Amino acid sequence: MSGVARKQNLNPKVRVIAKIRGSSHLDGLSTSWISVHNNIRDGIFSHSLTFSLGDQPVATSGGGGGRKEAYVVDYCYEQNEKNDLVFEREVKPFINEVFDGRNATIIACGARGTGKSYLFQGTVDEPGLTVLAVDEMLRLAADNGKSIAVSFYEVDQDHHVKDLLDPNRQQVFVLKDAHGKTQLKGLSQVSVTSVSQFHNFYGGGTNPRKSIQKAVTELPKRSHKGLIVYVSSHGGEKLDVSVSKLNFVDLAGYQDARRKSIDGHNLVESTKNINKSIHAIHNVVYSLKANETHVPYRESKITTMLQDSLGGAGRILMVTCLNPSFCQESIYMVKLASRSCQGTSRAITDSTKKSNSSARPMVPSSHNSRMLGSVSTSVKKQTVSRGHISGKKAHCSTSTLKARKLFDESSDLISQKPSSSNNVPTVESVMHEEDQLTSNVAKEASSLEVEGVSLFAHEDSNSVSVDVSPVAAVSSTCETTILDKEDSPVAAVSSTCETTILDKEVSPVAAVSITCEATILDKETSPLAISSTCEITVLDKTDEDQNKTVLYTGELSMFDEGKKIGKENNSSIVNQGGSPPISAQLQELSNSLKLLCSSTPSCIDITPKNDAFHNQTSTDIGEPTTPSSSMRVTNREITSFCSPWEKFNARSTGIKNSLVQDYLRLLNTADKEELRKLKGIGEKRATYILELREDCPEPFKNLDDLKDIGLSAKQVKRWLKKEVGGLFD
Ligand SMILES: Nc1ncnc2c1ncn2[C@@H]1O[C@H](COP(=O)(O)OP(=O)(O)OP(=O)(O)O)[C@@H](O)[C@H]1O
Repeated sequence: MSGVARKQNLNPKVRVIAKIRGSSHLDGLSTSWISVHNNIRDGIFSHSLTFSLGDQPVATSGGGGGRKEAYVVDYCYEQNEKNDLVFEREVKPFINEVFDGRNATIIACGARGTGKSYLFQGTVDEPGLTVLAVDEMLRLAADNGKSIAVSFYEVDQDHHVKDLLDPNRQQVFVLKDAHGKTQLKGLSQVSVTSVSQFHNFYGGGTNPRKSIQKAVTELPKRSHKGLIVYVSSHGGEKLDVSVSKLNFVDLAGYQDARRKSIDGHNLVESTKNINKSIHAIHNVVYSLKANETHVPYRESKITTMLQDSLGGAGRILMVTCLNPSFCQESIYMVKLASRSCQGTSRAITDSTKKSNSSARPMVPSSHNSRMLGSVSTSVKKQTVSRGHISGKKAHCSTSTLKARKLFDESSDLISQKPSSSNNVPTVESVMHEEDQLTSNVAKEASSLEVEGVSLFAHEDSNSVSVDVSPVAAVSSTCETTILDKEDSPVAAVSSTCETTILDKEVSPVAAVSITCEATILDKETSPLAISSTCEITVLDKTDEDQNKTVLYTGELSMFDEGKKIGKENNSSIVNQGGSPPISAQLQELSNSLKLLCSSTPSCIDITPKNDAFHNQTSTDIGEPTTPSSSMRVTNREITSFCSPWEKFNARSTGIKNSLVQDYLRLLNTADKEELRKLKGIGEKRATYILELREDCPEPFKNLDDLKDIGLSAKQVKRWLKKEVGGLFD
């Protein structure tokens, strides 16, 4: 296997492995989509995983484009390898360490239904790792005069910890004692003297299996489950001195946050919280494996709880469970595992090339998320087919990004949305810039995210003037969502920025359009909602910069849904970080919009109406006193500037996009009969599409996803073109 990049100073106490879920003879699922290869490099053995469908490699990342990427883990157990083998090889050595006084932690992670619980709990015929471990520990305890006790807890999507052994004692508190040691206040410990007794706790009354099934049927409630097995040198009932612990953590299944459950529930919020903690635990494992000085334990409740066991001399085994049939989320989990395993953010490829998207940290530094309740960012799509991006854009690359907090929703989305196969290096500068902008938005979140909008607008208004001609087509979207439940008066902030640059050779009109959107909702039942939108469109009919036309629109809305806005101006609106009141932030927004107009190149024509907009929204916005139930300041200019040709061109682009969306929707929802009516889709492919949809209800999010079924975006575009042509026949 070429191109295996492994750091030599990796921490050997952290082990990252994969396990492909076994299957009953009933489901008969085969793992032919995952290939496992042996690597030996510098005397270190590892496995690398590649994914393919038939003879088609599955595009696994933004820069992949059909290139086969291999993901390295320390070991991968295949479908037919049973729990007892994993126990003997991986867990037993840990038990000896625990009896020597060290802590150890075994974490099972993976997409939903990948066998995490089966691995830990097993069945009567095939006991799981926990049962085998307790059995072995009881034996050793008897030999060594030690005693065993257990705790069993769950951490739910709202970060509440519950004691599963004592349902009456509801909440467990995670505290630090004077020595900085983690205390789980309210968590019961129960002495265990036999495996059957353990079964009573773990598989009996408060049957975790039942709770897991309950969680599945009662979506969207999901949780992580943890078992702590204590080895104590004190016998009897009083087990107050725990010598050492063996932790088993069965993480909730990773799931694409954009999915809807079968019953139509929107899973975004609950799933995001769960996913966030899954990312947090990978961040911790990554940091420990890479011997980093700072380990971000405090990024989630579960990592805070486990800090004592994960840090110091503690041993860690992370098992990534994989689906035996195609599952996009499993690929994503392998990527995370591989990064944690290698202690580097780089993915490797068969061709020794590094993937653009994987070779860079994807998410801004972790302090943002500490500042806020939750931050998620995503770079949705970027395509550059020719040319370069201006120096203004390039200067942003690499600058503020650090290799911390590698795993977050953004990397998730990148993995789910492979970009064009013909990426050129400049894509990265766009992505970096998007990240940086997003990062800036996040950093400034406590001082209200409207700033992010103005920031974005400034950056792009600068680069617009130089970018028009050499660029064939750039389209980028960045999304920021900031949710803060505790520390800030702002409940939800979401901002969207979009940039589209089209080359004049593709169409006679070069067009740049930038859209920024920010929405801020107040914490308590949204008594105040502010939304702002600004749009910039540059149309270039000729090569001459002078002939560019800029259309600029800004929109700012405040809605008061019943409560007195005056209340929003008092100190309660200032968060702990000391962010300015909304009025000041609105003023900042309006100033920014004004600045945006005034910084627009002189060749750009701004209509008097925009000035009117300034007059209404600029610095004279005072404290937002007694607005009407809807105060709205709007300025829209686009249509008056468009020539008939420009209008026609814009309209046809819109039609093309919506046709593509309809086509993807059809693939995501149609039944077999309907699918077969589509060109290129026969019985086999239709069946396969339905199978994909079982694993992931919306497998096709953009045309690049068609690679998964062996179709190319080009092919489909050609068919759609024919369809449209046919409408005029
Ligand atoms: N090795 C195996 N052999 C046979 N069946 C298995 C095996 N592993 C898992 N299964 C079956 O696959 C299904 C899903 O397994 P399990 O509930 O353990 O997944 P999970 O990853 O814990 O799911 P979730 O994320 O939803 O909690 C179950 O029906 C289980 O019995």
